[in-house]
Amino acid sequence: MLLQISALLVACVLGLICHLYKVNFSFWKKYRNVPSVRGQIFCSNLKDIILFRTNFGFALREVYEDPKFANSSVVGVYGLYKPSLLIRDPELIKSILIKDFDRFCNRYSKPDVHTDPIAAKSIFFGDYKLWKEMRSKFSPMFSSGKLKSMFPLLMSVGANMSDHMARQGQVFCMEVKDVCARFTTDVIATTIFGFSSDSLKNPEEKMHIEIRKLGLFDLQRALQVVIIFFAPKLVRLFGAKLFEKNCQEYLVASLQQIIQEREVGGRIRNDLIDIIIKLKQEASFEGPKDLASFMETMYSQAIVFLAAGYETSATTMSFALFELAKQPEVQEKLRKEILGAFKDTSGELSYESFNSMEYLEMIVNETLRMYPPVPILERKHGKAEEGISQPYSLMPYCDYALPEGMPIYIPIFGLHYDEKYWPNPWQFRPERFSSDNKNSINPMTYLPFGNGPHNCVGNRLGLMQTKCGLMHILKNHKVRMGDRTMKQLDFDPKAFVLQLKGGMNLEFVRDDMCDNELLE
Ligand code: HEM
Repeated sequence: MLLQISALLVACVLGLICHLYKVNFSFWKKYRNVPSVRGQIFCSNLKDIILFRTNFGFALREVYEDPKFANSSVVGVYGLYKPSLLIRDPELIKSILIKDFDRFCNRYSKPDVHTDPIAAKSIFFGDYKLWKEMRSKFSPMFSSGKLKSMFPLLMSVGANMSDHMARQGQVFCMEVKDVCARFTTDVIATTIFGFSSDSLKNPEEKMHIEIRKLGLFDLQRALQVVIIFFAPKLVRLFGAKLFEKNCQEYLVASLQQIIQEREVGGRIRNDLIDIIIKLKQEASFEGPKDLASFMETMYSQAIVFLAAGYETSATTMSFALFELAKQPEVQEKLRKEILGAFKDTSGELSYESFNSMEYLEMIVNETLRMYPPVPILERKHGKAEEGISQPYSLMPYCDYALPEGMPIYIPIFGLHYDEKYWPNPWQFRPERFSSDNKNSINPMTYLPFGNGPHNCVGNRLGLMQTKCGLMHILKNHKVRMGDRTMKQLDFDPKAFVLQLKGGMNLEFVRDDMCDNELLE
């Protein structure tokens, strides 16, 4: 009996695979006008994907760079099982992200609102109506005025970073991704949660450990993320969740406690907690269930801000340090600029002089070109129930009309290395972003923060914390390649964002440039 059931199950699975290949993976063959890849799962070698030897971001870059498609505006590809479209042409990218946003206002990825409400109700994944409401309520948190008021908080976390560096001795090797992540976790914790911490001094701090789990991708989490992003219809079946259960519970409980303390104490801190309390006061609730659902939506935003906010900037900081270690002359020029900014303000760096460090900004921009932490953007063509009744014609780019619900992918990684837009793309050249050059950059070929109404809402905080962290590391230290520095970067295909396998070890030499000069 058992044998018969097993045989039936195997036959069903095989039948399903055959059906998938017949129906789904032959989809693009029907449309001769659309250049397309061969029908294979993930448009790459299935074995490599299942064994996590590559991931979708890297696979799409290969498709983008395939000489066969060099003159194509679009390429028909396949997600896990779904026919999808890769967009190569910058003008068409502009139409999708900005001009025709009303047709592409949702992402294809989707957690399940019943089993994973904290992820599903977030500004990142929420459907248009919820997204619009959350975006308008929380965007003011990143206004120029708010960023200016956050600056002293960042500088105080930066001072912890300088102290941490000073404690390490004269010459030392450091795993920079970990240190940078501790720095950005503290920044996000203080600016968003209103929770001051020094995880550089106290790495065992519970809050820090739990927040860091948001950026960890073990095999189980990697699989769940793949399902949420590429097979959202299967999310419920597999019970895929974006965040690890204990971590999510801990963060929700902490938020409840912080909000309660703030409500009782009445302290104003100009952070996300203040916004949540204000929204709660302004809203009216039909009962405890309504209030609980509202608060769930608020916790959802806070946790997504945490997840989106610390890992991306820490990654950018560590790749910037890697490039600076390789190019001592670029590093020297940057360190002189940092010294100049501190000297001009007698050591008490102001927000204005911080923002006037042009070379630092150029270095961060170039780092984000070479190492975009999020390697692809994704959207979904609208559905009939969302009011989209007509297919979306791709003319004059391609004689094809997008059907409802089709996933769209924009290969940031591919665009950032395209020689057409970036001569010698493998070279780290901050000058590409100098005031003379940056105006000639087509914004649709440089998308580290996405673009359009769904772009990264925290982009300016991301840049500010990346620059602040680098400044505090380099103020009194030089960075260089050490014996333990990997010569060839080895990216972790399990991570949905750009991450290195085994971190990044770099060597630091203390030289007290800033402190000595300021004492003179
Ligand atoms: C270097 C740092 C960062 C990078 C490279 C980055 C990159 C991105 C990218 C590529 C997207 C998708 C945009 C799109 O689909 O068009 C995104 C979305 C988002 N990011 Fe960031 N991010 C960074 C920092 C931050 C920070 C500091 C926060 C908040 C504290 C944040 C919060 C978000 C949120 C909430 C979204 C979803 C926005 C929406 O869908 O409306 N990010 N980010």
